[in-house]
Amino acid sequence: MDRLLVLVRHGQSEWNLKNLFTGWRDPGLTEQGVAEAHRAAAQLKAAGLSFDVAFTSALSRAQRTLDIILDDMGLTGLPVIRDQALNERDYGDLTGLNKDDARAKWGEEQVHLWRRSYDIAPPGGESLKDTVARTLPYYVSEILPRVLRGERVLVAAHGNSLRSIVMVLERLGPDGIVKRELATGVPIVYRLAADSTVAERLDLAA
Ligand SMILES: O=C(O)[C@@H](CO)OP(=O)(O)O
Repeated sequence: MDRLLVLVRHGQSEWNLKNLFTGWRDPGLTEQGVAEAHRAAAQLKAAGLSFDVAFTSALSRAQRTLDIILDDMGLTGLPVIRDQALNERDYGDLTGLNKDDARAKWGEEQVHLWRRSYDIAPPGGESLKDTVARTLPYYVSEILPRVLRGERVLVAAHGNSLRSIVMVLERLGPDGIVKRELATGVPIVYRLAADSTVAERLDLAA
């Protein structure tokens, strides 16, 4: 039995390129983002992988990344489950602001705390802990059972929603997970053991 789980962060978005806090806003992929999605598909194919079901968020940058990957892999008919539980962390009042402008206004340290502390939420938004509180139950109830049944599962989502899942898979604590950066469009491949722990992790080259 395979128990394959692949996580991929969407390709570069228009707002990643403009260095804006994005959260639940819905910009599209840049040309580079599209290219990253094609490259992810090529890497997955080269690794000999295929899928039975895919999950994504309610945001178009993740959905488009998934569509490109499935198209390129010849998997267009694959069942796709979209859920806002997998959305990016809500950046609240920071949404749409330039990250450098925010540093100039509130200081490097405060902005770093909002972006990369575990439990300090940006004003009006979600901390990583808050994001974990909605993403992890979804992983446990909807995604994991399929993996354990032997379905090969692909998840295309966001930096912070995927961090929530990586935290559990890689047994990282609050300090470890905030240091784990996920590159856009680079698949992380896990094979799970029957007890849902990671038996093997394979990083496809960036
Ligand atoms: O702006 C965002 O929504 C996220 C991901 O791009 O940013 P950060 O890496 O600062 O959490």
